[in-house]
Amino acid sequence: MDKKELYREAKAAMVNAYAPYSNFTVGAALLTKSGRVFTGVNVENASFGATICAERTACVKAVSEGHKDFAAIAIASSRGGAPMCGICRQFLSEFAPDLKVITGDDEDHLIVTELTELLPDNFRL
Ligand SMILES: O=c1ccn([C@H]2C[C@H](O)[C@@H](CO)O2)c(=O)[nH]1
Repeated sequence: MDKKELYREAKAAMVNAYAPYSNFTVGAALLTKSGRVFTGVNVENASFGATICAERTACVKAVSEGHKDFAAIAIASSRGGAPMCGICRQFLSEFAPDLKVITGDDEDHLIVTELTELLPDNFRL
């Protein structure tokens, strides 16, 4: 699966985002090293702090089904590219500090970075 395909999966997932408070919908597609894709969306809550981001939704789905080796994540949002919030950077670095992060306004203008660049000094126990 190439970066465009993964981004398309993230974008397609966005339709299920639940974002009545921000109206900012996000879709994520997390690729495992074995080639499986887990998608996720942001799920907001009237108690705003209870909101979960698309990236963590995808990660929690994957880990719950026994997948913890991740190669890449693609992120799409209703405003185009989304750089991934700090909580999600830390959350994903638990499993894949060298994760590739793909985002952009459309599939022909994708930006690929690494989580090590986005979060150079992750917290570990
Ligand atoms: O990386 C991010 C940043 C924000 N959001 C969601 C959370 C909330 O529903 C909305 C506005 O912050 O966007 C994500 O899903 N991923």
